[in-house]
Amino acid sequence: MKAAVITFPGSNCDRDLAVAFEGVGAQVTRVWHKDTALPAGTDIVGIPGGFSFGDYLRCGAIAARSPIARAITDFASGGGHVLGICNGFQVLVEMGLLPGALLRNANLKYICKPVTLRVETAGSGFTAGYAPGAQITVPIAHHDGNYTADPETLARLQGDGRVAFRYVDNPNGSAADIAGILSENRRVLGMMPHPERAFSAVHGGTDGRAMFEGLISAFAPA
Ligand SMILES: NC(=O)CC[C@H](N)C(=O)O
Repeated sequence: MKAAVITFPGSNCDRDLAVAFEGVGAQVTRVWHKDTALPAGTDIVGIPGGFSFGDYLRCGAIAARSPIARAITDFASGGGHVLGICNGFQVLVEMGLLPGALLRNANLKYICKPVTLRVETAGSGFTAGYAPGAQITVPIAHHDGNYTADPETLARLQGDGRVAFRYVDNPNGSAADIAGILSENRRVLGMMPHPERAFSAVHGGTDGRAMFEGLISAFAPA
């Protein structure tokens, strides 16, 4: 599996994401936001967490208009896999690759702690490594993680099984306890929690690792 990990000014989880991909055997290329093309043969694009462009004007809004964004949109339109974590989820929403918006946390505070998630579907490359219904512990670290969408969109996401993860104890006010959602073709995932920060025992937990292992299996030659 060839992964391209994007870096914006203010990204701070790009290295962690690259290390997680490499930890399951992926070949990783780091891509700067001013690049206009993805490396040839890219299987998956990783958009990392952080504070791209200082979170001005809205989290992810400026990154979504950076030169690499068009290449990522084309890649996704062609059926490519894209994983957006935390600020990466915010970027994907701002790019229009996922529906809805991420508002300020309901308590208006930055929240940084491990949370329990329920895996809502195993029906994607990202979640194939989990049993549906499994509860996993993954850290969150955000001030704008309060997912919202209009009622029709929420109904569609839930009806089509596109909610990938839900919070067991909703920390931020997200509609329907949503922690992560899939695109219609299930190849774009945005999630606020950080699976790359629950990858090895030194992180205090390894529940995020199955996401990267599931992806590797999805790209394994049949
Ligand atoms: N860890 C992150 O990616 C932070 C995301 C975003 N800047 C927020 O605080 O909401």
